[in-house]
Amino acid sequence: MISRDSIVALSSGRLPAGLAVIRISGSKTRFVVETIAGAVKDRFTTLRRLRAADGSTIDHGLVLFFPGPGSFTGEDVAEFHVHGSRAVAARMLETITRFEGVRHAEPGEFTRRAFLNGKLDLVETEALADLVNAETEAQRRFALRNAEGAQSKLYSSWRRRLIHARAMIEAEIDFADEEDVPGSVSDAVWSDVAVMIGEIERHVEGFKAAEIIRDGFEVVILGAPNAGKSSLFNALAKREAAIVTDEPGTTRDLLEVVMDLNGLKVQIVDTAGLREAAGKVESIGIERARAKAGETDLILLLEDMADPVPVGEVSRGAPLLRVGTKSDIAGAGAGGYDLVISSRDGTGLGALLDEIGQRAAAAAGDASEVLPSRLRHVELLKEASGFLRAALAGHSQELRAEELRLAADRLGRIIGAVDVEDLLDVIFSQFCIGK
Ligand SMILES: Nc1nc2c(ncn2[C@@H]2O[C@H](COP(=O)(O)OP(=O)(O)OP(=O)(O)O)[C@@H](O)[C@H]2O)c(=O)[nH]1
Ligand SMILES: [K+]
Ligand SMILES: [Mg+2]
Repeated sequence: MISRDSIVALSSGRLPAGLAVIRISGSKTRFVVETIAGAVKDRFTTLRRLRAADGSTIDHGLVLFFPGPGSFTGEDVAEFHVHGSRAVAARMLETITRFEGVRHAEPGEFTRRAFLNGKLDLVETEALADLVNAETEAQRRFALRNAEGAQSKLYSSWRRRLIHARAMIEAEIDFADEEDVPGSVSDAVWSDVAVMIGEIERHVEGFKAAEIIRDGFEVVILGAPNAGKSSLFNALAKREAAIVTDEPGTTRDLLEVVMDLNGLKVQIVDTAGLREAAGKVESIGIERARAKAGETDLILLLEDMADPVPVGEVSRGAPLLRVGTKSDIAGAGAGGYDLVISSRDGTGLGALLDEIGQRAAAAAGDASEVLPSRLRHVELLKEASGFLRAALAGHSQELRAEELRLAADRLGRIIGAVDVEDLLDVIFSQFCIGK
């Protein structure tokens, strides 16, 4: 249920700042605006003196009024843009919450009202949260596309196809003697269901790319002690993030820095040097390094070209780049490396970053593709395709129709719009049964 209260909150960030935006939503909004700022024209910005309850001036600021339902929440919404001090924001909030029926908003409550009023579906709500949290260009583009409805459109179109398919099958079962019902439509229906299974399962595979965009592309630096791992790590981080000494076994824990590479989030992980005879702490570090390497997106296997030490097998499937280090003292001519670098004089670091950037971009996939953005979506999509597979394999038309219903229900759950009326609408609109 939507609470009848009007809600108010500081919608902009940490204060002090240039401006603070105070947003209010609900039936009291117009009264609050008119009392504090005087009457304003809908959807126009107006500069006004803003009055406290005692008539004194709180601040001068911009006022915007959006009448519902054509607003973000679907209710009357207003914004006050005031000077961004803690004192001004506090006095505004205090003044507004003094109105009867107006209270501070709960976290996410504006968006919740937008969802409950049908302004956004569940996937769009999630995408909006992603957009607010986006740090990289790829995250921004991905979230924006879904906030604009790309994912929702896809799921809705699959769901419509299934509702249609089920209506066809049900019609065959229930009204087979009616002349307006096309006979033997089921072949077309089942071949479309087979196509849709392929589409859904391909889409689910795209979750890996979505995870790269959302959570980042991970690169683990591995190699023997003193191979120059931490020196490279620091060079990429552009700061002394890891301790570097000439002592083998300096790094023990996993260390991580996050970078933005051509608009993609990339995590670089430094690890303990791999060797057999090591102390207790170092052995644990080496175990962690190996475990990390087992589940990463790219391994950089470093080797000191001046003093190569074999480390044995390190990759269990993750792509691997062989990187020769310390080219400043090893000189040219060393072979068998994908890339040669010197963290000391910077040789090869640009090429290495290019290579990582290209691999990250390839893993994040084609920017125009619609991808599932949550594990929740993937789980429901897998359930849906499971029901569709069962429907294809089934014998009884009744049970097969039920599997179609379950699959459509799962798609409806993703967008948060399960509605039984749909089915009847489709049946009666397509076949003139009531004639
Ligand atoms: N000449 C030269 N020396 C380097 C270079 N990179 C690292 N070193 C030196 O090699 C030694 C080991 O460097 P680290 O970066 O600590 O090596 P590591 O692989 O992290 O070592 P562990 O953490 O002990 O496994 C230090 O003395 C560095 O100064 C390089 O590009 N050129
Ligand atoms: K070292
Ligand atoms: Mg190190």
